[in-house]
Parts: sequence; structure tokens; C-alpha cells
Amino acid sequence: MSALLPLEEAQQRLVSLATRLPIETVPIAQALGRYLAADIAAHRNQPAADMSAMDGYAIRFEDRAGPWTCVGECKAGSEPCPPLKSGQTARIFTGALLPGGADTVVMQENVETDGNVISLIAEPSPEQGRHVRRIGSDFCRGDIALSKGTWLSPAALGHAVIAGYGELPAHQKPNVAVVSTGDELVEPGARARSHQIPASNDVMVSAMLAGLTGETRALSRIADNMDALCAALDSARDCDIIVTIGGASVGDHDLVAPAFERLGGTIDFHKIAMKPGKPVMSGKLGNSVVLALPGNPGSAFVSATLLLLPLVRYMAGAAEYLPKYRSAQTTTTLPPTQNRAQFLRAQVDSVGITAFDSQDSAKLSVLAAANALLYRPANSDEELAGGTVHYISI
Ligand SMILES: Nc1nc2c(c(=O)[nH]1)N[C@H]1C(S)=C(S)[C@@H](COP(=O)(O)OP(=O)(O)OC[C@H]3O[C@@H](n4cnc5c(N)ncnc54)[C@H](O)[C@@H]3O)O[C@H]1N2
Ligand code: MOO
Repeated sequence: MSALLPLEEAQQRLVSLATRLPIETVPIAQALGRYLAADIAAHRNQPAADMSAMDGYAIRFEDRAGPWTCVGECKAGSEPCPPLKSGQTARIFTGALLPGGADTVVMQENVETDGNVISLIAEPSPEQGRHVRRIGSDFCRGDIALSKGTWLSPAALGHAVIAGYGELPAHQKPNVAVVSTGDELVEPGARARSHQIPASNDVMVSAMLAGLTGETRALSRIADNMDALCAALDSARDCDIIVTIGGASVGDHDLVAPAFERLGGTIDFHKIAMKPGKPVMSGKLGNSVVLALPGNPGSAFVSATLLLLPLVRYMAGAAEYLPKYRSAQTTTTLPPTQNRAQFLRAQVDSVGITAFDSQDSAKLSVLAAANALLYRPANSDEELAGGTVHYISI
């Protein structure tokens, strides 16, 4: 029996089979969910000049006691008003440039007006710079606005636009074929007889890839025979990643590895020291990176979280492509582990993290109730309730 590969090594070997996908210039409205391919420096200062954060009156701080004579109006989008002289104020609105000489804004709720004479009614008198957004207080021209490998979230896109960008250099997203195999599989919603099972993993894994791929191609419910499996895999050779589900283990009908070899694919590793997810296999078929996930739903989910999603993020250009671990206190005592790292389906809340009693990787009821995978390193001792453990949010 081949040795079980530690997970971290498997993750590194998997990405070393892959390359970052080509870079293209993308209109900003189409860049959501991609990864930035270069550092981008701000083209402008933000704000570009001192501006008001409130509707009110712009004043010179030295005149803070008032009253003031109102000599003009400054609104967002207007050229700057003429400079204020001693004892003068200008009506100002949020987002408007401050007139020359002004350095403070008094909110309109804090004054009373009598014609063009404006007096303070609220105490205390304003502090210098109150309600003013200073030039460059958000960022300055030349500052790095977003760094290479950043995930382009809605907020990151907004930041890029305000920094002066209308298009961005970003990596392509990988095209992924999701191939499920098993004579027992029936399509979602169809009646499953007792020897059959609805093909739940296909929908689940495709959903995990939502937004991360260029194309997710479903090649579902391929029969357990070499010719059918080879034909399906062959038809997916144009995809960047081919992920198979089921048939990854050692049974007589587990044909994924033999089918890859028949097609000329090369296997890199087969079997990882983790539970669930031991029978995971990886390799290459032409230019495609191949990842074979086990069929048990819990195993398919855990191995997709720990291997497939990092691979997809890596190819798409992510700086940080591995899952993030957080820590919490276990509410129960956890038994020692053996030679495989464990990822226990668990619930985390403000009290701590609680692993479910049943960890059968075939149970979707347990997986669907979980919001975390509690990580137990291989060969660890019993962990007493109250001890700190690491987990991945799901
Ligand atoms: N002698 C051994 N037997 C097994 C080993 C082993 O090391 N030695 N490993 C076990 C482990 S661990 C796992 S996990 C399973 C995974 O095996 P396969 O990847 O070959 O999966 P299948 O046998 O095809 O299916 C397992 C289970 O999952 C159901 N399944 C499969 N595909 C889907 C799908 N698309 N949607 C829903 N459910 C699916 C399938 O019907 C089976 O019930 O092997 C152990 N055996
Ligand atoms: O480790 Mo399998 O992946 O038990 O379910």
C-alpha cells in the first residue's frame, strides 16, 4: 500500500502541477470575483482637495465664535468658491470643496440664520478641522491601492474606481469539468430505487465552485465502465481542471485511476493522510490538472474545500489560496487521533466549537448542519473540553 501523503504536502504538490492562468485587461464592471494580476497604484489623491463632510457653513477657525456674513454657496461638483475674508462664511454642502481660507465646517443644525447673518446656537464652539475631509486623507497618488493577488470583491472594485481605474489586469478564471461516476446515481429529483442514490455531490461541488470558474461543465452520472469514463474524461481535456467524484478508492468498480492511465494521464499522488478524504488522487491529463475526489459526500466536501478550491484560487491568481484557519475552544473532549488528520463536521458559535457526535462521511444531514470543519492534526493527544482548536469556516 502506498504511503499516505500529509495534507500540506498534497496541497503543495497539487498547485505545483498547475500554472497561474493568463492575464487580461478587464473592464471594471466585469472584474468581480477575479484576482488582480499586478499591484495597482492610485492615480489620484482622495479626497482630491479639502472637502466638507456635512451640510452647513464653512468658516475660518480663527472666526469660530461668529456671527458670520454668508457670502456664497459651495456645492459638490462646483469649482471652488472665492476665499473667505475675516468674519465671512459660505453655505456648503457635503462633498463640496472648501473655499480658500476655510478650515472648519459648522453643521447647519448648530446655527440660526437671519438673512445672510449666521450665528452659532449650539455649544461647544467648533474644533479646528471639524467636518472637513482633508486632501489625501483616504489615500494619496502613488499609494498602492490594491496588491497583486487580491480578490476583487465589490468593495475592492469600488476602491479601484476611486483610485482612478476603469479597467484592471486580472487573471482568467479556470474552466472546470465536474465528472461524477457511479451506476447507482440518478438525476436530482428523479425517483431513486433502493439500489440507487440521487447524485447530490455533482450539485454540491458545482455550487462550491460558483463564481470561481470561467465555466463549470457538468459531466454527470457517468456509468461505471472504462469506455464511458474514458470518453467523458477525454471530452474534458480542454478544461483547466478535471475533477472527478466517486470511483476513487480501491474497489473493482473504482475506475478513475485506471481510466486516467489508459488515456495517458500521469498520477502524482493517490491517498492523503486525512479523514475524511483519504482516497483523493491527483495528476495530469495533457494540460489539465486532475483531481479525483471520493464519492462519500462528507469526503467530497472536505477534499473539495482543502484541495479543489485552493487549486482553483491558485490558477485564478490568488495570493492566499489555502483555507484560513481560525481558533475556538472545543466544548467537548475530543479523542486522540491516529495517522490521519481529521476534519470534523462541527458547529461554531460565540461559546465555542462543538463537533457532531456522528462523523460518518456518508451523512449529508451532519454536513448540512455544520458551519465549520474542526481540524485535528494527525497523531494528536486527547483534547480536553475548553482547549483551543483550529477550524475552517464553511
Ligand atoms: N477496502 C477499502 N474500501 C474503501 C476504502 C479503502 O481505503 N479501502 N476507502 C473508503 C473511503 S475512506 C471512502 S471515502 C470511499 C470512497 O470511495 P470512492 O471514491 O470509490 O466512492 P464510491 O465508492 O464511488 O462512492 C462512495 C459512496 O458515495 C456515493 N456517491 C458517489 N458518487 C456520488 C454522487 N455524485 N452523489 C452522491 N453520492 C455519491 C456512492 O453511492 C457510495 O455510497 O471508499 C471507502 N472504501
Ligand atoms: O476517509 Mo473516507 O474519505 O472515510 O470517507
